[in-house]
This record gives sequence, C-alpha cells and structure tokens, in this order.
Amino acid sequence: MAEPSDSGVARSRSVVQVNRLNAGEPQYCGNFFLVTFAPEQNRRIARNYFAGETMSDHGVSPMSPVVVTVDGPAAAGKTTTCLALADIFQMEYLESGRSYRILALEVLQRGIATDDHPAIVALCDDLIEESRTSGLLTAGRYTSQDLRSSAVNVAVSAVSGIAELRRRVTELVRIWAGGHTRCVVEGRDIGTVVFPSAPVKFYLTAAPEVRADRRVAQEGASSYEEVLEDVIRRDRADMSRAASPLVPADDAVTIDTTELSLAQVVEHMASVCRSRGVAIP
Ligand SMILES: Nc1ncnc2c1ncn2[C@@H]1O[C@H](COP(=O)(O)OP(=O)(O)OP(=O)(O)O)[C@@H](O)[C@H]1O
Ligand SMILES: Nc1ccn([C@@H]2O[C@H](COP(=O)(O)O)[C@@H](O)[C@H]2O)c(=O)n1
Repeated sequence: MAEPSDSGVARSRSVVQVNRLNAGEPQYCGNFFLVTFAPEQNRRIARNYFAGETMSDHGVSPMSPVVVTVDGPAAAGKTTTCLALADIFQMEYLESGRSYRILALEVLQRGIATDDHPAIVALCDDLIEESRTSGLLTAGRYTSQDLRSSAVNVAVSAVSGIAELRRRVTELVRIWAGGHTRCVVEGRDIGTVVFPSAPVKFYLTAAPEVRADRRVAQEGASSYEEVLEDVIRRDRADMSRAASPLVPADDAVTIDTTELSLAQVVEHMASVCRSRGVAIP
C-alpha cells in the first residue's frame, strides 16, 4: 500500500490499487458499512442511503479518492472536526469506530465471551454475509445510545484488539473510500494502517481531564469520574494493543486541543487541508 512519494496525487494511487483489487468482489461489502455510518450526523450519507445507494456501487467506482485521516484518543474531537471538514470541503465522512462498536454490541447481545476470538471473527463474517444476502442490517438497527453504553465502551477495547477482525474492518473501509472522490475518515489506525499513503493526516489529542470534561458536557448526565476512568482505560488499551495500536503516523499533523477552541482547531485543520491541495469544489 504505502508509496514513498510526498505528492498527494501519487499517494492516492495506492487507494486506486486497493479499489481495483477489490473490484472483483464488491458484493462482499454489502450493506454492512451503511449501518456503520451515523446517518443522523451526516445528511449526505443519509441521503445516499435512502436513495438506495449501496457500498457495492462505491466498490466498483474507478475514482481515486483524496483521503483525509483523523486519528486520536477518545473524545479528542475527531467526529466533530471531521463533520466540520466534511462540510467545508464537501467530503464524505466515515466514523470507523462505529464498526467496532457494532461488533462489540453484537458480541454482548449474543453472550459471546470477549476473549473468544474465533467466535467473534465468525460473527463478523456472519454479519457481513447477512447484510449481503438478506439486507437485514439496516441503518436503524443500532442506536447511538446502545453503541455508546458503558458495556460497549468496555467490550469494544477487547473486540478491537483482534487482528483478524481489524483486517476485515480495514478492508471494508478501503472499499468504501474507493468509491468517493474525497473523504475524511476518523479512527485510531486510519493514518497508520488503513491509509498509510493519505495526503493529509491529523492526530488530535488533549489532556484526558479536558476530554472527559467535554464528554460530560456532550452527554449530559454522566459522572465525570466514570467518564475520565473510561477515557484513560480505553486510551491505554488502544495504545498498548499489539494489533494496529493507536500512535500518531510519522507524517501526521498533531494538534493538542487542550487549550484550543473548536473553531481554532477546525480552522487549523482546514488550513492544512488547503495547503495540501484539498480544494473546495
Ligand atoms: N477544541 C474543543 N473545544 C471544546 N470542545 C470540543 C473541542 N473539541 C471537541 N470538543 C467537544 O468534545 C466532545 C467530544 O468530541 P467528539 O465526539 O468529536 O470526540 P471523538 O474524538 O470523536 O470521540 P470518540 O473517540 O469517543 O468517538 C464534543 O462535544 C465536542 O463538541
Ligand atoms: N480505527 C479504529 C476506530 C475505533 N477503534 C476502537 O473502537 C473504539 C471506539 O471508537 P470511538 O471512535 O467510537 O471512540 C476505540 O476505543 C477503539 O478501541 C479502533 O480500534 N480503530
């Protein structure tokens, strides 16, 4: 995948290659990724979804996408800033954490032990197959409340550590991106593993206490201590796992947002995007 060139154009070729590699099997993707979007957060994606557009359509597209990657620890502001960039630059947006959360929720609902890796990988394959053949997976099947419960917050750290599972999610993200001219994708390993040749990469971070404060304000009723504990525990798990640990990509622009307003962060990110040739259409 990785290409040595610093040029955005040359770098994006690697994504085309992935796209071509997958072009023979776009049906693999089925609707799985449609349900991993948060349609309420992205009107464009919701519109595509309700227009009946499928990821298979995207998987066979010959387009060469510009991918902006945004990684970082929990509650660093990834989703909020990605949505702002998506609006400014008219890019599609993907929240890859949602896939891991869906898998964790399904694991919990089916009573599968989080250390039973073969069963979890088989479940992932079943879900992908189910979405491909029966269309049973719909965007409304998972609520944000369920996906962001404390139980899922804990289970997702174990589930996302499974290398076999990560390979599948990585492939699906690449297939999805292969269908867009430009997109912004957030997660933990997007700039390091999923799109190592992306022309624009960000690593957002902030002091854990500040992130916990912001999450409490965002979610309302949660206790600060519990949120802080979850943020610290999840960061440690994500940073220390063997499979695709959370680290800044060597060529990522790291932004510590501890003392920055949201507007300042978005402006900085937008200016980096512009300087790397991401244009407003
Ligand atoms: N620089 C900032 N100043 C003030 N508030 C911010 C800033 N950045 C993000 N926030 C707020 O922090 C909260 C968490 O941000 P967000 O949900 O975007 O984080 P995230 O990195 O996507 O989290 P997760 O990894 O858990 O999905 C949101 O309410 C957001 O508006
Ligand atoms: N690329 C990614 C994205 C997410 N994860 C794991 O999912 C958890 C939830 O992610 P959120 O962005 O919704 O907070 C996260 O803590 C990671 O364990 C991942 O491994 N890789």
